[in-house]
Amino acid sequence: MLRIAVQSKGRLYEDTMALLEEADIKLSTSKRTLLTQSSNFPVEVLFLRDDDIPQCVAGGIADVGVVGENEFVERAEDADIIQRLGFSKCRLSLAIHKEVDYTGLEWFNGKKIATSYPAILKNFLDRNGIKAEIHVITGSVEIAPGIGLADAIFDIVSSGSTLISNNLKEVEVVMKSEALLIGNKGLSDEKKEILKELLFRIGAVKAAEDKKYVLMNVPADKVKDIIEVLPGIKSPTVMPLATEGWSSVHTVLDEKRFWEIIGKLKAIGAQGILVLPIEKMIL
Ligand SMILES: Nc1ncnc2c1ncn2[C@@H]1O[C@H](COP(=O)(O)OP(=O)(O)OP(=O)(O)O)[C@@H](O)[C@H]1O
Ligand SMILES: O=P(O)(O)OC[C@H]1O[C@H](OP(=O)(O)OP(=O)(O)O)[C@H](O)[C@@H]1O
Ligand SMILES: [Mg+2]
Repeated sequence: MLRIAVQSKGRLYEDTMALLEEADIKLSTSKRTLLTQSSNFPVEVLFLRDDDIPQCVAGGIADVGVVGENEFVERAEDADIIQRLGFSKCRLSLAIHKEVDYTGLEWFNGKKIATSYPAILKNFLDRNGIKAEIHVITGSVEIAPGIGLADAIFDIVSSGSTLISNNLKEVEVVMKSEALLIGNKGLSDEKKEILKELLFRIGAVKAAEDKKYVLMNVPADKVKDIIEVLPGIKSPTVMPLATEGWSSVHTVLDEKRFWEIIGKLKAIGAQGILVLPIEKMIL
């Protein structure tokens, strides 16, 4: 049995549970459950505050865990990064009052900075030779300058709207962060085998994430032109239709290039284009 630590509620919870579900790992959860076993895969999920996940994985209370890179770096616990998961993307930045004239990093000399990430901030300030006072608060960091608690903040920024609504501006990006799958350094061979299967499934889900399955009808004499604009995984599938002179072409398209390619397909003469989501992809 592999034990996975997952944030009990908050920004990481939903995407982590969705990933496990897409990997066909069935879990029954209710609000008060703190530990739950899967009914169809040898894993159990332990629900924790995200702050506690690095320590639990490093200490072997959990075998693996999903945690923000910011939290993992801040805690400096001895665990391995197994995989970057690509969700909960954000950055840790320094921000100051929007009307202050920012002159560069030296501005922070002698200032007081409020943050929930003192270790990362201290490391950054030391590396840059800045002497500032660090004031630790665990939440509502953005309010600190407005109530006279600090001159600046160091916190998570994503869209930037929290900064704007608190009259702050981002002046330095210190690190980028995303959700990580971290693992204990001393996993048994048996647990490594389960982890390998879990990673295989996660890989298949991730590979399919930005892809679409596309089917279209094409006049037989245009099939060659159509194939030229299709960047499928291998070559597309071409099948004759019941109506003579027409073929059906099936392929996989990258979502990012989707509209550009569909436009070209239509111009060449493709009709009845169907676009389907792909659940999993094993390459
Ligand atoms: N606005 C955001 N956009 C994207 N990712 C974010 C955002 N805010 C936080 N995150 C990421 O999600 C993680 C969890 O954020 P959350 O706000 O749920 O933490 P928390 O309040 O410390 O939760 P907990 O109660 O578990 O301690 C953060 O450590 C960060 O990696
Ligand atoms: O740049 P933005 O898109 O505004 O996101 C940044 C905000 O998101 C997070 O807080 P969250 O909304 O999770 O609330 P919390 O402070 O209660 O954790 C983070 O602590 C920032 O305050
Ligand atoms: Mg937390």
